[in-house]
Amino acid sequence: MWRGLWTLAAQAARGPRRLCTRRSSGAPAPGSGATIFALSSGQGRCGIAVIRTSGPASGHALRILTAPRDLPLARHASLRLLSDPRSGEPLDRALVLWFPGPQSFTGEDCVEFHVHGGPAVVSGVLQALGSVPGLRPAEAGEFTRRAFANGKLNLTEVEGLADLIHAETEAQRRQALRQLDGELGHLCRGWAETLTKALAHVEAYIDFGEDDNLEEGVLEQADIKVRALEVALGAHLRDARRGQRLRSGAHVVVTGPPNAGKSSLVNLLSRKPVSIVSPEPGTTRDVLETPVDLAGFPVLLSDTAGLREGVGPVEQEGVRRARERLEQADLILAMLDASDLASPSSCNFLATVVASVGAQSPSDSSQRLLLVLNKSDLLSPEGPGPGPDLPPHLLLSCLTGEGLDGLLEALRKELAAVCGDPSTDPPLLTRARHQHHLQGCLDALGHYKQSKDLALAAEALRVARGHLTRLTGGGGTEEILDIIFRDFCVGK
Ligand SMILES: Nc1nc2c(ncn2[C@@H]2O[C@H](COP(=O)(O)OP(=O)(O)OP(=O)(O)O)[C@@H](O)[C@H]2O)c(=O)[nH]1
Ligand SMILES: [K+]
Ligand SMILES: [Mg+2]
Repeated sequence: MWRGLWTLAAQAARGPRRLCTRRSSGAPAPGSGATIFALSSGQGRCGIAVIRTSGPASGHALRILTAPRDLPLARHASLRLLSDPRSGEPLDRALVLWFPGPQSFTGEDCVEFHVHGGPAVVSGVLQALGSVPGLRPAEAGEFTRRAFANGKLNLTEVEGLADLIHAETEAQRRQALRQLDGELGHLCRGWAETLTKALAHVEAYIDFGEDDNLEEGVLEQADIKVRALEVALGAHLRDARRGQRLRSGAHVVVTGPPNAGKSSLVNLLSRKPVSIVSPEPGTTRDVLETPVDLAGFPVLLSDTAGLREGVGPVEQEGVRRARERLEQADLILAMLDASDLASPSSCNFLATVVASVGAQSPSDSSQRLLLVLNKSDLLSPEGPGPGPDLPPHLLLSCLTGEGLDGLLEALRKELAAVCGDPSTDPPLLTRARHQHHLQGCLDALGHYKQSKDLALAAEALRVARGHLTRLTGGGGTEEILDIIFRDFCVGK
């Protein structure tokens, strides 16, 4: 019987494996369509600019632009004179690289021209390429789209590549590289294979029933696989927001009573004068938001009005906005003046904001809080510390910079918890799309467990597997592809 079962498993397994040779995206099939070209390095004056082509006429274009006219050795840099095929006018002396398909980024024949980066050279070479029959300028993301169409990258890898191009912080770069390396796709394929096996068990039971000499407990084995998968999916979904924060920035909000030094800290962390600092309490009114790289993590840092009651309408509106922003924070930087802890505003702040966030257990709260006591320079060195009854805190002086290293280290730990740490954590879900498909898969597994009818149970497993397949780009609709490739620039 096992042979029958494994034949079924093998048949079903062919579904997800087809992912690797996907051609269903509507993008041009390999070898067909136009040959595209574009400047792939940045715009503007630079030492070297890279212009590349992809498509069947690449080799022809290389031959008619260069002298000598023979194709260089594949994947070896060769120095060639480039000239305009129409006028014969020399354009540049450049390094050229020939990547015959399928061993190229797009899977098609590709050429790279590494030319001198002056605007006249670049536009001369682009115009010369445009004059070659069969060549046209590439659209945004078209090289990557061809790579996807030719099975060189799956969809999560394409997203990783887009993120890598846009990565601004170290943690974002690490995360994007891991996704480009296929970690998330690999995980999904593993899960899809588990479902394929579970499906094979259920289908075997449907086909052969109890009477046949079917291996005992096939359905139980399917149930065990589904339960294990539910646990794994649940764990990833619980962490889902972390990957999205890593991609688009965690919200860090600085709050505290007036004059604690909130704006001083924001300016210190962002290394630029974002907010006005003054000895006058109530200086900051609006929420001031600035993107910063904090300890390698992308952060949207917000300065807010000092929290106090009984003030004029304008400042009151500032306090309302501050509280509103506080609710959206992933991480709260709660700041007090270390030399003013006994004041009513400090006590009130500790009793309300600090105590209420601190009281939540870390598991049911997505908000975290760091308590910072500023102006440590005003404490007398011999005197007692800031007070025994305070929750855990850090001492800082924005004036002298003392305690800043400790604060940055504490921030790194907190942000790793808020965003996920791409150096150690399992693959993160960086997009709402990932979350949507994993949730869809989990819901379908719920239907599987509830179905009394085996045919419906098998269908639920197919739906669940379909979600995992679509996550890596199998059966992807044009609409989703358009959204993803929109993130790319021309030349990528
Ligand atoms: N001695 C000392 N003074 C500081 C320190 N940090 C800030 N200050 C001073 O404290 C005053 C208030 O600083 P701000 O940064 O404007 O404080 P804030 O919390 O943003 O104030 P509001 O926006 O009015 O709520 C300014 O005069 C700062 O120069 C510090 O570490 N030590
Ligand atoms: K102030
Ligand atoms: Mg301020």
